[in-house]
Amino acid sequence: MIEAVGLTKRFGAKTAVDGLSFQVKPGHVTGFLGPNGSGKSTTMRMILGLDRPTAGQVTINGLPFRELPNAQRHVGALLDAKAVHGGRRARAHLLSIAQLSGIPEKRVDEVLGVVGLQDAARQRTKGFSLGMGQRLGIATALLGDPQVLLFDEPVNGLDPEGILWVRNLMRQLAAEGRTVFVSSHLMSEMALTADHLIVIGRGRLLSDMSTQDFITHNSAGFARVRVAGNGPDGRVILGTALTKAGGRVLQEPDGALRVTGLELPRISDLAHETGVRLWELSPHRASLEEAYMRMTQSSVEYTSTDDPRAELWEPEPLTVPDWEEEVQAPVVPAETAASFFAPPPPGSAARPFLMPGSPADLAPAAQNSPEEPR
Ligand SMILES: Nc1ncnc2c1ncn2[C@@H]1O[C@H](COP(=O)(O)OP(=O)(O)OP(=O)(O)O)[C@@H](O)[C@H]1O
Repeated sequence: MIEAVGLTKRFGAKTAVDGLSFQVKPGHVTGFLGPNGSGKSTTMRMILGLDRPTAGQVTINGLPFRELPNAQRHVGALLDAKAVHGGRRARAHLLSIAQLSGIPEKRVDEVLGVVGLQDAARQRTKGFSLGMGQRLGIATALLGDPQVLLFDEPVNGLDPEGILWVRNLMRQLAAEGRTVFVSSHLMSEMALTADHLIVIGRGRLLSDMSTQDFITHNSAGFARVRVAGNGPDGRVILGTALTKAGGRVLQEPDGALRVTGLELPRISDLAHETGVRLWELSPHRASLEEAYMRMTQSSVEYTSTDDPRAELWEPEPLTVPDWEEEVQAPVVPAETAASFFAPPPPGSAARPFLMPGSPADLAPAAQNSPEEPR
């Protein structure tokens, strides 16, 4: 297990890591996420004794890295795959590390096989592709058959087959009861690989929970509703009914309705009651990427300035349908139910989805709205 308590690192006036406390438990793949410059590498370097904390501490199985007897046997890490002497052959590189740590030579050939570099064992590493370098870095981490493994961006430069291989390897290592801590910017990959996520922003802990909980807590679920036919009539009738029932309705570029604040069965009932036929009624959960962007948007240190050409490739925004002007905007009560709140999707110029906690709160607004849509 890795345990950080109040872990802090300052470089002059810059606080790279700010009072981080977390545990990375065995038997799981724990993803370590954060925007560029949020302190992931610095945290990993402190775990591995390469940087000394300014305050707080981090231990591996109860001891700081520097106090672990024969650390290579306890902890394996891939921090920088390029940190290899280019003139050395892959096998010689691994052998030198094995000899320093009292690891038998046959283990070198084992790990070369595990990472699929048997045929490149006698090649000099300066001729290695990015992906081969990553594989060699992973082989180095596995050399001591350690219980704790740290990987900083392990799939960087790997092709799809390589990415799948890394995913399976991480999961297998965790299934063997090892502690696997892996940083990545590839959200879709983390969603498939990690059971647990630690998310940081500007050196501080933003979230420490299971991947599933993270998505659920930070996602804005909505229903996509497509009314039969191309005409606006069904859309307007149903949209008005949904709004009166407490739903928040936005229109997608293809004419489908995006509904928040109402459960799917309720939407289906309202469609039935208003005699509107549906071609689609589907639930949507945010992806890990959306959930992550939502959580870290205020912690991003490096953002680009507006590019005047951006509108050329911006997706068409969601729009507020016409009938929304008629059915008055919902009154927001002081306390809203958490599941009814969802910020607008990134890039949307539309008003936020902000629903009352109970459809009953909508009654005064609904009474003022016309019965028939325009
Ligand atoms: N040796 C150093 N001296 C001064 N500042 C540093 C040093 N190392 C890191 N920093 C700063 O600390 C902050 C955190 O850097 P770090 O590399 O840990 O972030 P990161 O989350 O790994 O970023 P990325 O995702 O881009 O790799 C950054 O602002 C960085 O500039």
